[in-house]
Amino acid sequence: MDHVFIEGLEIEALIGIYDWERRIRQPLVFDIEMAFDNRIPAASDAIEDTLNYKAVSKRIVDYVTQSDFGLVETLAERVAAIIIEEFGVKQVRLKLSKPGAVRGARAVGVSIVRTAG
Ligand SMILES: Nc1nc2c(c(=O)[nH]1)N=C([C@H](O)[C@@H](O)CO)CN2
Repeated sequence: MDHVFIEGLEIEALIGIYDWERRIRQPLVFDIEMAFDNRIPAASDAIEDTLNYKAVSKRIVDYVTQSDFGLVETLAERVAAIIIEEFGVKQVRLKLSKPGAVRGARAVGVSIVRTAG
């Protein structure tokens, strides 16, 4: 299976369960892998036939910038649902990292795989 990926997409968001986290914005990093048959755009050389990673990235940036959740689990689930429902992706693998959230760790977060129902 082919994929289109977005790696290291950094977005500032209001996220976290503690009081101090409700008053600041924190950087989040998304690594996303989306199942897609790339043979069709490869044959046509037409951007319209692609799963356009620029369009997906913009939608995610817009959504995450305006989001407000406590848990990274909730945000990861919502972003995966947007990719599946709005871009017709059959399967998405999404890693959401919260760098600097735990002292001594480069990053913490969640990784999920979701398939279209
Ligand atoms: N599994 C999770 N654990 C924790 C989360 C989370 O979203 N999912 N969040 C926090 C705090 O917000 C933390 O990031 C602050 O340092 C703690 N554990």
